[in-house]
Amino acid sequence: MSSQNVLEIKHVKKHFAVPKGLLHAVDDVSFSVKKGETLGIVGESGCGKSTLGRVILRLHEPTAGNILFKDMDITTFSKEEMRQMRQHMQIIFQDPYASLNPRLTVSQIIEEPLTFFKLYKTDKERKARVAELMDLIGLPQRAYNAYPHEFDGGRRQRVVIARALAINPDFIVCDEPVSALDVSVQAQILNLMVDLQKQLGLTYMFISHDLSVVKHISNHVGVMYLGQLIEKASKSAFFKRPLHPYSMALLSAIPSVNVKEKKDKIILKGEISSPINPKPGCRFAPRCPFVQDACLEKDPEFKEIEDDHFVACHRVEEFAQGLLHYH
Ligand SMILES: Nc1ncnc2c1ncn2[C@@H]1O[C@H](COP(=O)(O)OP(=O)(O)OP(=O)(O)O)[C@@H](O)[C@H]1O
Repeated sequence: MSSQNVLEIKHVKKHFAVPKGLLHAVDDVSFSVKKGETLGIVGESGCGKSTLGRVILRLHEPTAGNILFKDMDITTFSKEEMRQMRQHMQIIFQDPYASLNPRLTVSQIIEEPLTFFKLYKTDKERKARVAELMDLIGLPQRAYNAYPHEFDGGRRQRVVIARALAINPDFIVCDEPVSALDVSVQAQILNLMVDLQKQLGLTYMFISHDLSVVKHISNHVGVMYLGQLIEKASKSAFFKRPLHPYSMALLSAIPSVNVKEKKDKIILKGEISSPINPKPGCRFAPRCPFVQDACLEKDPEFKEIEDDHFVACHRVEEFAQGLLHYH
């Protein structure tokens, strides 16, 4: 058993029945995350990032596949067992305005999960834990009795983080936690999350459509395209040498500070396929300039092409050997 893995998911699918057929929101995704890592998941809107995050916590039931949390297959857990499990796995959503109850004060919000999981015997112990958490996330004690609407987005997101951390989870799915915030506040929240990770030994799966944010916070990067994970690698390998043509296009779109490294932005032509009843073959094929017959016939295997570098592309060996390039 690979007990270093906090999370391991195997061939996970989530299909939604829609009027025109089956929408493959997550389609055969496998990966693992080790303790203390941050796996950043990037991809365009609608590629299945949020659905994947929710399926991992079983907020959506997976259509197929296995989800192992610390080597326990949680897909077999009952609803009650899963509720208890959420003490160890938490999720933080994008919109701190929507995810906080406006009728509760900040301290009541942070206290709620402590009461739910009955973690402290006395009122005094619980209150002391709330004070400790407010300190941890940098909120002054005088904010105790404030209501969320009195706070700006950054402070609200701090409250959301404190609430998620209250019960000492090991693993947190962070679903676009800074996307609704001003850029200056984004960096503060990201830095806070990194500090907390170091202090508390947390493991994150960090979902974002913004590759610069993922670059800032992650040590591993996964790219999704139309429900599938098409590349996963360490951050350094990914940013140095992406091996999937879609990842290359994504990377070319982030501005480089280094003028010498300046690359041309790759403009992808062609239509994004529909996630409803997808045809066999690579989902990226209709937009891929390197497409061949095999790409239209068969799903590419998601395979380890170099140590810890996984890619789903029929032509990955040619990319790895430097035989194929854009432009
Ligand atoms: N409850 C649902 N019923 C039907 N289809 C759904 C449902 N939830 C999501 N989808 C579809 O699943 C696909 C993936 O959506 P998802 O929200 O996971 O993508 P995303 O990458 O997180 O996008 P965004 O960044 O815009 O949130 C989309 O086509 C979406 O329309």
